[in-house]
Amino acid sequence: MLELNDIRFRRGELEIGPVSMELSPGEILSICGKNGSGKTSTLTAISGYIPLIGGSIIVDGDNLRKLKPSFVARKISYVQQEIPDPMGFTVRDVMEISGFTRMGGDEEIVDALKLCGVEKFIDRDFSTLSGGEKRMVSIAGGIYQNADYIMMDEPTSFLDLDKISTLIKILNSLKEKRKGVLLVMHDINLANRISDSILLFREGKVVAFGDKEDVLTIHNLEMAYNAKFAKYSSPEGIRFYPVEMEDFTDFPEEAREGPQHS
Ligand SMILES: Nc1ncnc2c1ncn2[C@@H]1O[C@H](COP(=O)(O)OP(=O)(O)OP(=O)(O)O)[C@@H](O)[C@H]1O
Repeated sequence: MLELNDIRFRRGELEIGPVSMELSPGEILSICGKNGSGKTSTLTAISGYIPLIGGSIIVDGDNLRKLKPSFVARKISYVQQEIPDPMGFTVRDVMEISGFTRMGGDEEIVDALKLCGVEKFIDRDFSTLSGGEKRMVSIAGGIYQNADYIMMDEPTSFLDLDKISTLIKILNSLKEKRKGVLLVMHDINLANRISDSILLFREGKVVAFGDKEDVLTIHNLEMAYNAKFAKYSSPEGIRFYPVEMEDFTDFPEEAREGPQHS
């Protein structure tokens, strides 16, 4: 299990925390909240680049800060939002660098690229790929690293709608392999669809953490985003959206729940 126990840290002007959460093997947890609320910084703090001013990060019983970097790389991989763009490296080179702690074979590199639908680029110069192709190769690199827990910051950025279903397939395959998956997600409806649990931030503070059904409520979303929210039942399940009172009356009475129109 990956546990954050009341961690606190500073990012520029913002003091983030105390943040507590637990991520089990085979679970998908999404961090949601407004821009600048501390989502990416939390992943960066877990990865060790921001010093903690309080609390602890425990991975499978060990204090993460006391583990050797090569061991940490076997425990946690991190697919960052900003995709590094090394010049003169092929996709295969990028994959080998991602998995440097494990020395897997070429077959495993190809398997990870295939899962992400980008195996045909294996010998291409990474810097010549499109944003979405780079994103998929970065995710493949995180998978190839074969850590027990994988963190992905906004994995859907740069992706077309059809690639979102590839991403869902990838996440399901990670669940089947009993990996713990920690995501930063802007789209709360997609987070609701793909996650087991949610950590919801507002200005560096936790609004709610737990099973998605308990966290994704109109009350919590209004607290986190400082906006009116409504929810309605769609064929894909419950969907939430920020709403102006005028918009809200367009929805049929029985499908809506949220601010009452007087
Ligand atoms: N390297 C940095 N130095 C100083 N301040 C930073 C740094 N990185 C982030 N911040 C600040 O820390 C706060 C939290 O940023 P963070 O990137 O964690 O937010 P976020 O919730 O991931 O936002 P977004 O949804 O926009 O990606 C913001 O106010 C941001 O300006």
